[in-house]
Amino acid sequence: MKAAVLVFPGSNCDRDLAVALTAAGAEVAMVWHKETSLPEGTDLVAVPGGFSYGDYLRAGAIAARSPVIAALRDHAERGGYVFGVCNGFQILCETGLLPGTLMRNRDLRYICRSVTLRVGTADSAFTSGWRAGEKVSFPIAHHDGNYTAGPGGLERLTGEDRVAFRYVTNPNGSEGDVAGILSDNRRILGMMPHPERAADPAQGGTDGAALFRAVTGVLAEA
Ligand SMILES: NC(=O)CC[C@H](N)C(=O)O
Repeated sequence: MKAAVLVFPGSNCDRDLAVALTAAGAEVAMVWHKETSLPEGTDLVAVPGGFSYGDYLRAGAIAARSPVIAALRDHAERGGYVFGVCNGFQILCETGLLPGTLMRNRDLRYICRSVTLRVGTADSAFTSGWRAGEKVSFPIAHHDGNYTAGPGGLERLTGEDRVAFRYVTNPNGSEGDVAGILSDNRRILGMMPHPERAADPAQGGTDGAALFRAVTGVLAEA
């Protein structure tokens, strides 16, 4: 199964994501944002966390206009899998591949700590290793994690069972305690918490490994 990790100026979780994907059995290529195509046979595009373009304008807004985004869009439109973490989630919202916006945290502070999440749905390649309602613990590290889906958006996401993760204790004001969402075809996941920072015992937690195992397993069989 082949994964491409996009790298933007200011990405800082790209290596972590590559390590977690590799440990789960993926063959990983790093793809600089100036590229206009993805490696042949890419199954999954992973958009990493960090501070692309210093979060200027609005987190993810400038990266969403990078050359590689046209190739990402083509991949998604062909039904390809995409996974965005933190700044990657912000970028996916800014491209319109996922609905909604990530605004400044409710308390206007950067938050860096582990949080407990509830798995919202097991019905996706990413979350199929869990049962809905199960609790997992991942680190968060962001100042713009306050998700809003816009008018009627949360009702739609909830009604279509597209909330992938919810915060047990809401750290940032996110609407409906949303920590991660799926696209309407369930093949794109965006989430603010970092499963790649909880994927090895040396990181202090391994809950995230189940996500990488699940998605690489599904795609290896596809
Ligand atoms: N670790 C991350 O990707 C978080 C950075 C992000 N741009 C923010 O809201 O702070």
